[in-house]
Amino acid sequence: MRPSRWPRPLLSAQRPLLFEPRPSCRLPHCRYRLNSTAPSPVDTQGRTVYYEPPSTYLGTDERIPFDRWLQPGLVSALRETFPAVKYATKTQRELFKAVMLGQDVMLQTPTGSGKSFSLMLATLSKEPQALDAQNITSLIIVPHRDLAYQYYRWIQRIHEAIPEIGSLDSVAQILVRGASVPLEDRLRVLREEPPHILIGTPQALLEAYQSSPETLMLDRLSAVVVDEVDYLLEWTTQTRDKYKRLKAERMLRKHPTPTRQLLDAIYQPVRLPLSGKKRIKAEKTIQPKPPGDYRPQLVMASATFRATFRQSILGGGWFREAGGWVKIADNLKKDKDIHAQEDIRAVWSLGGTSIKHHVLVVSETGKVENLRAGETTEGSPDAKTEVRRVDGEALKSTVGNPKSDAPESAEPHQDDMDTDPFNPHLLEAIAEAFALDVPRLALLVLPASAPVRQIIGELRKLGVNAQGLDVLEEAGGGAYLTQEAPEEVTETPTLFVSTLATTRGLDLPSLTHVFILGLPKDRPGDAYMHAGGRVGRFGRSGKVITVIEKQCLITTRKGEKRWVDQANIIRKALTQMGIVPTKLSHFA
Ligand SMILES: Nc1ncnc2c1ncn2[C@@H]1O[C@H](COP(=O)(O)OP(=O)(O)OP(=O)(O)O)[C@@H](O)[C@H]1O
Repeated sequence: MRPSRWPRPLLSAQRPLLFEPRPSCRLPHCRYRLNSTAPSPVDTQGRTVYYEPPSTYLGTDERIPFDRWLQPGLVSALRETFPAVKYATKTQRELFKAVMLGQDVMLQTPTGSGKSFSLMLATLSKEPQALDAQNITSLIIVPHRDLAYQYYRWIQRIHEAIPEIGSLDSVAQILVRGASVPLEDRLRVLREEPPHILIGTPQALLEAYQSSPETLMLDRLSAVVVDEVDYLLEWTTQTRDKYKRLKAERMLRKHPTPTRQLLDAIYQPVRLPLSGKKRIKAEKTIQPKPPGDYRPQLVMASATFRATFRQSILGGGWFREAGGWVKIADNLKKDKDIHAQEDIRAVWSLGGTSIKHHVLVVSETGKVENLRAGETTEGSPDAKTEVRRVDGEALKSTVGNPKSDAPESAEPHQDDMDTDPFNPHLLEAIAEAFALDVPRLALLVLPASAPVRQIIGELRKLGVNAQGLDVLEEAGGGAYLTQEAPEEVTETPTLFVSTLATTRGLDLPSLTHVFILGLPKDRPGDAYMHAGGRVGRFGRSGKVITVIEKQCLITTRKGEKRWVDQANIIRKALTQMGIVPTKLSHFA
């Protein structure tokens, strides 16, 4: 492991690393000189751009010590292994306190503000139910394998400083699908040495539970943590249409996701029939669980933990009754007082003191232009009209209607809006922006269904050092999980390629750029925040560059072909998030 060279001096005294001149663009057809930029380290809004955290950044104005709520041994190991982590943030302090007091928690702070890190510390500090028992103390459920390994790597690093607490297997183990060790062998290790913390993906945990319920000892857990919860639990949106809502709730009950099944197995909630006479009868007969009944503490976390989602999951029956759980968030308003439009503002979900946002619009002929706020794109006679039939007849759409109440309607609802990831012009635009702007490490987030390997191949043909993101491999990202400061601008920067499903929650501190290819279909605002949130972590800055096709042909669920003006859709989505895209130099 490379020794950390962070914190580094404040960048204002010198040119930011990002803007180091580089000899030439590696793309054969590229017409730009790389060293022609030399922009100031101040962004368009006059804020200083930090590509490494300023040494003064603590995440809080207060100097909050870690040792008030965490175990002293852990605090000294933290000091030794993460010297940059000096003080806790206010929300971290609240979380530690709640976990140690055994309260249920809903945690929402922006991306990169230290949620997962503090959950790791809190669970390490959490005591088991019975001190002499051989139990798993905490279960951490995460959406994908790489996030499980990130938790594991953090714990491994801390464990190196305090090996006397026991073997690493007794401190933490991982249960994910597709691991090289077969499930049976993983279960055997779990039985022989139950870890203090078990980290796993819902599918793998459910498989393990179904094949050997006694191994997981779900009834003896002290705490259950669900990270990136709004990705793992589906929910019903607030709709005035009672029948639609009931239908959606029935579907949830009929087809529960693995996370829902696990939570049901742990908490065994009493669920009343959804409606009708049976419900009225059940309401009269079912007794609430006695207050003394044991249940593990439940912590759910996400940067996009919307008020509507919180309200919906309270109906899941996993949380303690009102008053038994706490909300820890920057927005401490009561959920009922949070307006939908306020809830989707980037300020509540997207971290970073100074992330810059750019949108590159690529025409059919390959012309690349910056999208500028407040402009209607050429060929779109009416900014309110985003969807046009192939025959040219304009259709009014309520996409991104800022007057609408529901947060979901603030985001484009399209039928099947697929950006063609193989569109050579899009890939060329990414390759060009990458070659011109990225000093060492960037991430490309593809639509969920995109063939990652083929796109890596295409990008390599364009001269980009593209790699699949796989933190199990050092070269695939593993080395970057704990690398807090890069040494220098490299001659061959790396572009990791992944999809949103496998990047949520990941912390690659030296990442400076995120490229997003196309608009995600499902809740694009949240997807944008999670993809963009891979930069600007804990005081750092970064750039989010979205690359879209100017006009995109979609197939609706009814099978009709329609042209979609993606530029207007993304402009409105950004406006509602409170994000102002700025010009990326080098492009018109
Ligand atoms: N108190 C602290 N002081 C300094 N650095 C911290 C502190 N807490 C966390 N960090 C660092 O901040 C970075 C981001 O942490 P983490 O991944 O936990 O954020 P997050 O809020 O979970 O992000 P996301 O919402 O994207 O999952 C990590 O590199 C971590 O080491």
